[in-house]
Amino acid sequence: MTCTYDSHRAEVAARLAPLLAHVRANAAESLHIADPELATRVTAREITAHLPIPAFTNSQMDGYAVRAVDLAHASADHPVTLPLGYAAAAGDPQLWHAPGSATPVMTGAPIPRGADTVVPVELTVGGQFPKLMRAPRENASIESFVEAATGPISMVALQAAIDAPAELTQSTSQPVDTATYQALPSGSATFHAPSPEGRFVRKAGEDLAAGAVVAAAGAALTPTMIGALAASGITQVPVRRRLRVLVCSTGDELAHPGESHNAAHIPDANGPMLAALLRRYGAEVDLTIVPDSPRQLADRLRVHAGLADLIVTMGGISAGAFEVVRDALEPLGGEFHPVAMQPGGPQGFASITIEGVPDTPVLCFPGNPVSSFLSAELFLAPVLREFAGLRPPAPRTRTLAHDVESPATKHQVRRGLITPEGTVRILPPGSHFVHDLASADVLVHIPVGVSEIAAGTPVETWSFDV
Ligand SMILES: Nc1nc2c(c(=O)[nH]1)N[C@H]1C(S)=C(S)[C@@H](COP(=O)(O)OP(=O)(O)OC[C@H]3O[C@@H](n4cnc5c(N)ncnc54)[C@H](O)[C@@H]3O)O[C@H]1N2
Ligand code: MOO
Repeated sequence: MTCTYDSHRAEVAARLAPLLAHVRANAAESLHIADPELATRVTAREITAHLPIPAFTNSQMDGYAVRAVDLAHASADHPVTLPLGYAAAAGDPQLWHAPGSATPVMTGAPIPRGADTVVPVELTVGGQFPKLMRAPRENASIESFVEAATGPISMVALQAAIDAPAELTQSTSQPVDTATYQALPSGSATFHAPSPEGRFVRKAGEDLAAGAVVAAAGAALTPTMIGALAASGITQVPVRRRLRVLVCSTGDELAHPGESHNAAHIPDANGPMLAALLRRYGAEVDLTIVPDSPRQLADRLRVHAGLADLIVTMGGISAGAFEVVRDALEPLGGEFHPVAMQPGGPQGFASITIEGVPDTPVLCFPGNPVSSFLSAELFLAPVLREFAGLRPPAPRTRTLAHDVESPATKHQVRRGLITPEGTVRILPPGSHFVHDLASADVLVHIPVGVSEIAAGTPVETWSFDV
């Protein structure tokens, strides 16, 4: 029975569904957030934020944190000058803010308690910071800080300010008292406009609240998703393990890489090509080459069945007298049928059963290199992409640079080059043109029933340069 391109694609997905469900349900690993592997994985379950994003309320600008009320009447004619508090940079602990003062804050520094708006430094008179005094860090002693200070410092007021910031900020309606002024470094900033409450203040959790979902189950760990997870305080990421695929090239004509070969031998092109493709889609791949011996092939597949989730064979399935894959797998229940497509016409399925492990599905692809590649790209890759949380490719419409003919009984998948004018030039159809495949930019599907397409006709082109 001949299948259609669409029905075969659906059947591959249906046959692999139980395997994917099993791996989804059973096989989670944990990777560190900085692990280079992470970017090729998918979350194993929903992940919620440990920290809010932003982690704390902080300044969006280098400038002065103030109370909006203190600048409510500032104007060009009536500028308001406020004494400076200690300066805070990103990484400093949160400071207290004395009402009626201006606290220099750098981008990313915590908004000091009691301040509610930030004025960028360039919007103040003079446009630049004067010499600032940075607040003592948690690990710096008050004494060393005082030694470095130039302004009049009251040790008692400074210590009180550091020990009891809440008390100071709660009295926001109170004028600055003498002791507090004594604790402030010297200097002032002059403002000529009001600054509305909340301006240039990045609120804790305004991007994402703590406990909220950062990543759904099955989400691709894209660079941006890794960034969001890191920002939300996640250090270990639960990920699905990779699908393990055995890629098996078959044929007496195949030489192992590096092996000397006689005139009848060819290098194994399909194995490395499919391994590279499937790895791009997140699979862990083992390669093997088996000669045209059905017994050896059956033995090899049984050995790997416990280790691999999926086996892909190439070659040995068409109408020849010595079809190793057919001969090995038909006795084990393998089914082989033609698909009305070109390349990729001969296709097969099998399943290897060994005790104690779930059955291992086998996809049997034809041996011609373009046929093997397109079988993997068009039938297996959609399933792997979905498992890896990757987006399916989207087509782009371009016009044909020339007339194209196609057998009306077959769904043809042609390789195309994009011309400098943006049209598409179709390459020859032969399924042995592996170099043409490597130089192609796009695939063009010509469905069953179409035997000719005229130059200038718009066609869908599919990028496959994964
Ligand atoms: N009488 C018929 N002959 C063929 C038919 C048909 O319908 N009737 N179909 C043709 C089509 S279409 C294809 S595709 C091939 C598929 O044949 P197999 O899957 O049995 O593949 P092989 O015969 O083993 O190999 C085909 C071709 O590809 C080369 N090959 C195989 N493996 C590799 C590899 N790993 N690296 C590089 N090249 C490889 C192999 O040497 C052959 O030249 O059958 C047609 N014949
Ligand atoms: O259909 Mo075969 O896969 O052309 O070469």
